[in-house]
Amino acid sequence: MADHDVIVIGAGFTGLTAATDLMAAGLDVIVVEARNRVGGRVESEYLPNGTRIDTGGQFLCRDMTHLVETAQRFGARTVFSHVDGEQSYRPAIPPEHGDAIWNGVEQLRERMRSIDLTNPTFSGLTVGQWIDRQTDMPSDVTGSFRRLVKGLWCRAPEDVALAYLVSNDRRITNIYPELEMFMRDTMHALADRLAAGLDDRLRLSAPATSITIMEDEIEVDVEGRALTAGHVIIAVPPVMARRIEISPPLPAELERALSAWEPGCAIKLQIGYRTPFWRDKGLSGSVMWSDPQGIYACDASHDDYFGIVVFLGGPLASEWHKRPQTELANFVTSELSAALGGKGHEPVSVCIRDWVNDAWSDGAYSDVITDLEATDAEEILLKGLPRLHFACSELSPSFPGYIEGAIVAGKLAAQSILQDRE
Ligand SMILES: Cc1cc2nc3c(=O)[nH]c(=O)nc-3n(C[C@H](O)[C@H](O)[C@H](O)COP(=O)(O)OP(=O)(O)OC[C@H]3O[C@@H](n4cnc5c(N)ncnc54)[C@H](O)[C@@H]3O)c2cc1C
Repeated sequence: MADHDVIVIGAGFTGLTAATDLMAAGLDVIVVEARNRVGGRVESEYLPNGTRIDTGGQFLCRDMTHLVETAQRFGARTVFSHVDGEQSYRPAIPPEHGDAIWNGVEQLRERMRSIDLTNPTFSGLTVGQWIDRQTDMPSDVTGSFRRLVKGLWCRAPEDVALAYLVSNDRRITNIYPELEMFMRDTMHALADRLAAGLDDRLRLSAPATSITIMEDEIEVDVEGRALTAGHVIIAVPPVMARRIEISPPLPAELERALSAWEPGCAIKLQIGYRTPFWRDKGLSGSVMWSDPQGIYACDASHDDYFGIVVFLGGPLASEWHKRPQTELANFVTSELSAALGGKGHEPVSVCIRDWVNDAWSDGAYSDVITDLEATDAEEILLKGLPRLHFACSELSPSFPGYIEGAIVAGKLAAQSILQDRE
């Protein structure tokens, strides 16, 4: 007889949601989390003045209905991002020119989303190779599309499988801007509230190192201690799932599906200022860079905190990962100074969170498929094995790579177990 009905490995939004739903259905659930906190790729830090800021996943929009519902359930207050004012560009270009490029990028993105993946012309291509073929598009549009891939999927287009990106992007269906809102008390506080409902069913600092599949139950080794359950949900990203030793070895197609992924590379900075000085000049605080590629900034102020959040993604993040953070802080604040005005280099706080090679996610914002042949990797992982389930934001049918996707993935994993037990 197994110790528990379900063991959930990982207390990110996927694992927390799955465990919450399974416990609500009356199952005996245990969640084991490697870090000493919940939230996974959603985490926070306190600034010296006591302001809590998100150093991982932060933003949401009204289209992300499961996340909005979760926030409402816990009474979490959302704040609309400040967007009034002019967009800034680095190097500087007239706003009309920037708008024209952006419209071209949207057209190209739509063209990519509508690719017929059964057409052999597109098989085995990287996103970079596909972009090279769009010779009818102006070079500043194709260049900016590359920049978008680096910034959003956090890898060079030359690494990313086209079939993956087409399928992934079709599931990102927001009408409202994806940075529309954030949580006043941080997204991480919402993860904490979700975790509070698990009570003593949550074990922190408890990494799962191996899994043994037996006839009627599955054993999970958590730092030398064996736990058993009827079902196990591996609620960690694919790159981390492949670090857990599984015996007997997974069927070859599952091994292959797990090794199709590589982590994204991202660094997030939160730069706090005494005043939102950019607004005095009619600027929104949003900055788009065409050089270097893979950096973006926006206003994330609320109440009496005035701050710009800066995202570095893809090769630029890998490059800065190797350099001292003081240099990165100087680079970013002098860029903000050039884009938004003189006071950009006079921050009152600088918080840098480097997710490259992170111990328990290996990267961010999401793993991406780089194996050009692995067109069915997600389907195979979602099928899993009897009683062994793979679930994470990456595998979500909606908003993969986002917190919304994690919640949906967690709900689906819980549903699949409940159906199985009927
Ligand atoms: C800097 C950054 C900015 C982002 N911005 C946004 C945003 O604004 N909006 C948005 O929607 N999304 C954003 N994202 C993405 C979003 O945070 C993720 O998609 C989502 O949180 C993933 O949730 P998950 O539960 O699937 O995975 P994770 O959050 O990675 O959770 C997996 C958990 O498993 C644990 N774990 C790993 N291995 C083991 C093991 N062997 N044993 C036990 N536990 C283990 C990990 O510690 C982790 O807690 C951002 C991410 C980052 C890092």
